[in-house]
Amino acid sequence: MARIASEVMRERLKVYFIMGSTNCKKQPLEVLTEAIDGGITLFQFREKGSGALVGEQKYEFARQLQNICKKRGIPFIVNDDVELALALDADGVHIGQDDEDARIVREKIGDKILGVSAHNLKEAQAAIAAGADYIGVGPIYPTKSKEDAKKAQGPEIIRFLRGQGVDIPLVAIGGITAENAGEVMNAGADGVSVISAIASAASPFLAAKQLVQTVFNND
Ligand SMILES: Cc1ncc(COP(=O)(O)OP(=O)(O)O)c(N)n1
Ligand SMILES: Cc1ncsc1CCOP(=O)(O)O
Ligand SMILES: [Mg+2]
Repeated sequence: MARIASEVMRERLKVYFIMGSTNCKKQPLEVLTEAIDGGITLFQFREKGSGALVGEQKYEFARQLQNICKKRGIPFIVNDDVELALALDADGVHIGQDDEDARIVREKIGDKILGVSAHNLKEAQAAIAAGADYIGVGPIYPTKSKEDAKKAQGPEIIRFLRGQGVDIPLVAIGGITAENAGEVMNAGADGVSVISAIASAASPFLAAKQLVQTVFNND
């Protein structure tokens, strides 16, 4: 297996849904199925926060979500937990600045997809040097889905990074909805990454579909 080509990565990042059991209003397997029906292009399993599953229960839940993704051809990325990603033979891992070092994670996961969070130019350049396949930049807008989120920087951070020559696949995250996704794409993002816009929606199917329409019509 070779590393993912950056043009393929860019397509996959378009509507990147992130979810764990604590984010969902409905049954999580149903939420993921609806989101896929609505057209999401990538999925990240992020099981954290108060009440999150651990151990065997976390593994079993992840496996069920992964099976849904596999059947529908949606790559399955694991947040933070590199050992879980390896145990499941997931498609990739997403890590942040407070997680395991990106260079070490790259060594551990071989050619699997590696996503790294960046909040500024220095972190973005370090992520690229460490072998990231994409960077996640945010929060762009205020978010209630991450307890320790940094201050929102607005779409300007994306425009700034692009202006500085950062051309790696880049996904924006934090407070993104169908209403503001257009301005995030216009700032230079390859895609948008969301938790609550889909996981907390009365209809995850319709919420995903709206995001998909906005992002793809912006091309
Ligand atoms: C696509 C994407 N971008 C950023 C993050 C945030 O990662 P991190 O900073 O490690 O925070 P946690 O998600 O682990 O709380 C992400 N998960 N996905
Ligand atoms: C994981 C993460 N990293 C930065 S903001 C955020 C939470 C995004 O969730 P939401 O889409 O509900 O704002
Ligand atoms: Mg993390």
